[in-house]
Amino acid sequence: MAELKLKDVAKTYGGSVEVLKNIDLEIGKGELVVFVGPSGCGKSTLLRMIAGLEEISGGTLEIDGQVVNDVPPAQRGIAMVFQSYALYPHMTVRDNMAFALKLAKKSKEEIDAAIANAARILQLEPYLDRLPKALSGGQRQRVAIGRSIVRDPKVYLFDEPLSNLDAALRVATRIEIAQLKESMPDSTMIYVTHDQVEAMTLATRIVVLANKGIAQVGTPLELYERPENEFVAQFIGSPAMNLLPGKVTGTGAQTTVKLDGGGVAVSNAPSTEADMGASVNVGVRPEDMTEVEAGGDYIFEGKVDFTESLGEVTILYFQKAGRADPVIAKLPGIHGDLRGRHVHMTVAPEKVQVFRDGKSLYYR
Ligand SMILES: Nc1ncnc2c1ncn2[C@@H]1O[C@H](COP(=O)(O)OP(=O)(O)OP(=O)(O)O)[C@@H](O)[C@H]1O
Repeated sequence: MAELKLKDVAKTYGGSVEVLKNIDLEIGKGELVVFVGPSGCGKSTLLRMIAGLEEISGGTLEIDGQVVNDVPPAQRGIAMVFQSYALYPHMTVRDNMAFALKLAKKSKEEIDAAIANAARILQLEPYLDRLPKALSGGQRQRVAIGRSIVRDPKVYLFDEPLSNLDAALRVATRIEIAQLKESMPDSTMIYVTHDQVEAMTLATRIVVLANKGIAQVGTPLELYERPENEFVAQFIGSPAMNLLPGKVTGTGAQTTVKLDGGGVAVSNAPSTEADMGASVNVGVRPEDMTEVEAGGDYIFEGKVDFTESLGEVTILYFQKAGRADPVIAKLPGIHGDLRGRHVHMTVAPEKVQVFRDGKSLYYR
């Protein structure tokens, strides 16, 4: 059974500013679902509605089979972990974690057992008697998570929990969150982030929010390999997927597209007679391109304008006839400065996407 069910959920601020509408989503027990989307798309708003910190303007929210639209936050069985740790500075780690349980008048035995369990899961046992100021940023974040764990909530909500940490600590804490999830397989977690790597590595499913609604829900690999629409195709992956305009010249189990300005792409996306001659965009990821010799099979060619060498990969920006924006390719390894070189690129048909009216041919 779904732990969390959102039906036709909407949010309007001040009676007129519509932020979200028609949100239908089911989240199963034990899932870690990540909300991503451009700034201002409503990720935090959706999370705060689930937490009960923001009123739901339309539709219903069910937790564990019960409609909770009007249930106060404290009674929803939900714990929220924010960006800022908000620990009590004058209390030890143990007392910070015990605070909510003492307020709830739990017995000393229950409190001790809950803290021992959380400290074990989060590896905080050596720090229980320290004050927050004597902890690193990552350890403080773990205490903040510990305060949620002791309450044994049905659902954990994380609002960009790593965004205050520096790059190295972010990576370490991300791995800790992944391990935390593994040590609590039945806990359901919802996680908001701007960071693609966090989304791809932590999520059992990703929800991409855009244009007031859900652009796609799927596993990280589904979103990467089979984006439903151009928005998701360009939002997931970095550098973004190239979109190359062209016309359909062959249909059936494979689709052939003659690209504007020259080149022919073949995709395993299926099409029908009705697609013949249609204007489409061919989508190819920078990392799926392979440079080939001139004269062999290639799908497009161009002249390199600029390169960026990142060590493990080299990014090529090249001009292709028929487009203003550069086409971007990502080649493994170090290639030096290729500026001025004429390149011929190929992409395997299973990696080539075709979008008609913004929708992938794979989803019809
Ligand atoms: N109290 C409010 N009154 C009016 N509009 C609001 C209010 N709170 C948020 N909004 C608007 O709702 C939209 C969604 O905001 P929200 O914070 O949920 O976005 P987000 O996706 O989390 O953004 P970010 O990634 O930048 O944190 C924004 O356009 C914001 O300006």
